[in-house]
Amino acid sequence: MTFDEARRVLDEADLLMGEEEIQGAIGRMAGEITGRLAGSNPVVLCIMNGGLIFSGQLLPRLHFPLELDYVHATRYGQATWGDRLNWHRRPHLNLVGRTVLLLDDILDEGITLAAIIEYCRGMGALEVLTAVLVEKLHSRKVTPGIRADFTGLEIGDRFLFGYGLDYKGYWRNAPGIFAVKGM
Ligand SMILES: O=P(O)(O)OC[C@H]1O[C@H](OP(=O)(O)OP(=O)(O)O)[C@H](O)[C@@H]1O
Ligand SMILES: Nc1nc2[nH]cnc2c(=O)[nH]1
Repeated sequence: MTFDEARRVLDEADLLMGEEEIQGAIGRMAGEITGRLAGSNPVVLCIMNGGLIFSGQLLPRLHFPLELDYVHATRYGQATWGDRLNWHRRPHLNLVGRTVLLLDDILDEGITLAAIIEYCRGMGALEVLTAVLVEKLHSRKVTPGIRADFTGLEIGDRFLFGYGLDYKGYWRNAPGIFAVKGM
């Protein structure tokens, strides 16, 4: 995709959630996560790349001790479809006996979170909780009814970008959650 095409994608996109709604959702999630995890000495794992912006805005609102690490696992790469999880970086912190909180931008089919939850359990985590900024509403979940423990926003079944979500590698920095025209 060229630079000019990237500009056009944003110009033509539909803004589905603006900054005010997103900030409200992150604030509410911070309260819910604090209520559940403040005393649990958790390991928080940011799922790169998409989880970066959500994590960066959520973490300063969690006013309790935690350790932070990240994993890098991708399904989609720069494409808009993918069916396998490729691991680029596994957590370095020891997860044995720990409460783990996974942070990601979106739960779509749930394949990414399901695989990372399974990995963390396999590494000895005591419990694994999940927080996503967006849950996409449709009936193609890897496990019917799979939900994150903490969800910011529910959005319909379109291809989204902004706030960590990319369109062909661009616009993770878009200041809202947008849907690509026609997708
Ligand atoms: O629920 P799923 O259908 O598994 O999709 C959700 C995953 O897809 C995106 O990651 P992607 O693989 O595109 O990598 P990225 O985070 O680097 O964009 C997103 O960040 C989630 O991790
Ligand atoms: N950028 C982006 N990544 C995704 N991964 C799973 N669903 C989506 C989506 O709608 N947009």
